[in-house]
Amino acid sequence: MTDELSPRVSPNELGFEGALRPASLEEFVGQTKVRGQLRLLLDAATMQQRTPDHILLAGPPGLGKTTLSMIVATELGKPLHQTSGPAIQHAGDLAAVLSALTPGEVLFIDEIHRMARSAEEMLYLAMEDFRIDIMVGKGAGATSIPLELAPFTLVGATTRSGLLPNPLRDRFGFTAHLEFYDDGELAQVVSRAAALIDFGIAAAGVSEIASRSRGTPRIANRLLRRVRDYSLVHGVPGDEDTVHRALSLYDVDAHGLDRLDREVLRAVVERFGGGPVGLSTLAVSVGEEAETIEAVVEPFLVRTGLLSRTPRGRVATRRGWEYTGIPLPDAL
Ligand SMILES: Nc1ncnc2c1ncn2[C@@H]1O[C@H](COP(=O)(O)OP(=O)(O)OP(=O)(O)O)[C@@H](O)[C@H]1O
Repeated sequence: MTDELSPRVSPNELGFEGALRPASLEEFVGQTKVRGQLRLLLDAATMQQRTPDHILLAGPPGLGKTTLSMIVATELGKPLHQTSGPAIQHAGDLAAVLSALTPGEVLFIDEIHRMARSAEEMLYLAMEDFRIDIMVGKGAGATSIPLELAPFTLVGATTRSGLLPNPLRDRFGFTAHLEFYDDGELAQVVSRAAALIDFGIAAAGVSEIASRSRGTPRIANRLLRRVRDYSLVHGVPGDEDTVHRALSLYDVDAHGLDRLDREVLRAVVERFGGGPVGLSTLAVSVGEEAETIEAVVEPFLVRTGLLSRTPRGRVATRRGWEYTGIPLPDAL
């Protein structure tokens, strides 16, 4: 997949992303329902002087989960401790994090579905009773020592909420499902970011970036950066023409599809007669990892109505055929 259109963050853009993060719920664009629900949750907790319920943020990468966790901490006026599922490979890793929390602190665990099983069990007790049992010794002489924790709010983020075990999911008082953004919302994201990086861009250019950003603020901000670079290097204004030129350099087409999206769609149509075709066969035929196809390419193609998922495999829709320009067989 072209780096430009990957919804995942690359290490060298962390500073840029940090600078563009909205700092309050009011500044956070879109997700109106989730924002309203979070506002109520946080205000009620503040009025009752208690920690809010634990919060689970579910949704594809780049839609604002990390940003929302930071906003929760800021709104509560408490520090934020950030970690991630892959960093918690043993119960001891989690015990070290939990025992260091101060009262009211917000603990953000990104990719919480990737945490070790042994740690998950420790987390159940911690979430429910603000307590953990630490095992000391081994075999017959092993004993468990209870440890009281400071009350905290857990914010878990996951791109795969279906992979979370039920006992863990049930312990979150509130689950927010983040949705892809529409073009109008993405245009707001782009305008806001352009003002922050002091880049003058015409309204038509803003809309053009928005419509190619696959419903994802992270991609919108990244495309904006590419356009800003192009404008700077070539000494041209941030108008629609500059946006076209900059984005065609990165192989992003007018629908926001990149090389890999197009290859996947063409493979389904050309090599498998429109499908159905299984995920792993499709991945091999385009030389890409099945996980990337499933997590990144497919959701976008399905959302734009070019591909559909059926129990027997992936199938190109009528629009998908039309997009490739290959004539649709009469039978379809
Ligand atoms: N609603 C929004 N309004 C304005 N900017 C946003 C919004 N959501 C996300 N962004 C911007 O998009 C970028 C990515 O957001 P963030 O890191 O919060 O995504 P994420 O869902 O946590 O991604 P991942 O799952 O990869 O960690 C950030 O720079 C953030 O400023």
